[in-house]
Amino acid sequence: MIAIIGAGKMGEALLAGLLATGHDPADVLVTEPREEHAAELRGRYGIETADAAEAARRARTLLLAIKPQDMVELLDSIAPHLGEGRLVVSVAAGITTSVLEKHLGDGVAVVRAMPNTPALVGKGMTAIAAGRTTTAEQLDHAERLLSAVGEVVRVDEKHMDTVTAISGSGPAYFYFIAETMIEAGVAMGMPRATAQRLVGQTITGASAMLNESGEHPVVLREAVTSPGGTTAAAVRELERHGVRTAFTDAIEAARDRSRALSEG
Ligand SMILES: NC(=O)C1=CN([C@@H]2O[C@H](COP(=O)(O)OP(=O)(O)OC[C@H]3O[C@@H](n4cnc5c(N)ncnc54)[C@H](O)[C@@H]3O)[C@@H](O)[C@H]2O)C=CC1
Ligand SMILES: O=C(O)[C@@H]1CCC=N1
Repeated sequence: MIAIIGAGKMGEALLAGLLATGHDPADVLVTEPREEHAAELRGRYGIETADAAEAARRARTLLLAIKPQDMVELLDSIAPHLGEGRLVVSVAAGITTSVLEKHLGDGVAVVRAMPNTPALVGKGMTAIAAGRTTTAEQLDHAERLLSAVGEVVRVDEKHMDTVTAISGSGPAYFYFIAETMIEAGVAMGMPRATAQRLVGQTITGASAMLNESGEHPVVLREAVTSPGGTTAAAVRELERHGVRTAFTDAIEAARDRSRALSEG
C-alpha cells in the first residue's frame, strides 16, 4: 500500500497520475486534513483516507507532499508508527534527506524527490536522491513509482535546490510566458481562444523540437530567425529589456529560497 500524505496541488497531481497509470485505488491511502477536500478525493478517485498515524502503520511506502514548513511536525508525529522496511519519499522543497532521517529515526529509508505538476497528465519531470541507508532496490522502487507520472532522473542531492528552481518551479515560468503571449495576442485584437491555442501548440512544438532534435536551443532559435525578419526584431526587444538576466535572477532566487527552506 502507498500513502500520500498531503493531497494539495502536488499530492493530488501524484495521486491522479498514479491512478491514471494503473495503480489500484484500493492500494492507495490518502491523508488530507481538510475534510471537505478529503471527501472530494474519496468521491473522485475511489481511494480511502486516513490520518497520518494510520497511514504510517499501514503503508509500506509513504509519499509526503505537505509544505516544507509543516514537515518536521509531521515527521515527528509519524515516526513512532513506522514499522521496519518502510520507504518515505518526500517531495518537499528544501527538506534534506538528513532532516528526514533525523526525525524518522533508524530503519526508515528515505528518498528526496522533486517532481512537478505536469505529473497530473503523465508528463512530470522528477529528480530523486537517496538517503544514507536507502538501498538500490528502494531507490529503484521510488523511481518506478514516480516514473508512472513522467520522467525520472537521479541526481546528487547537492543539486536538488537547483532542480527545484529549474524543473520544480519551471512550469510556472512557462505559464507566465504563455499568459504574456496570449494577452499580447488579445491586445492586438485576436480572439482569446485562438491566441491560447496558438501559444499552447507553439510551446508543445518547441518542446518537441528541443527534446527530439538534441540541438542546443541557440541553434533552434537561429533556424526561426530569418535575416532582417520578425524574430530578430522580437529577440532584440527581449535582450533590451534584460529578459535573460531576469530569468537567471529568478532561477537563482528560487534556488536560494529552496536552500532557506532547509534551514527552517
Ligand atoms: N506545487 C508544485 O508544483 C510542487 C510542490 N512541491 C512540494 O509539494 C509540497 C506541497 O506543495 P503544494 O501541493 O503546492 O501545497 P498545497 O498547500 O496545495 O498542499 C499541501 C496539502 O497538505 C495538506 N496538509 C497540511 N498539513 C498536513 C498534515 N499534517 N498531514 C497531511 N496533510 C497535510 C494541506 O491540507 C494541503 O492539501 C511542498 O512541500 C512543495 O515544496 C514539489 C514540487 C512541485
Ligand atoms: O513553489 C514551491 O515552493 C514549490 C516547489 C517547487 C514548485 N512549487
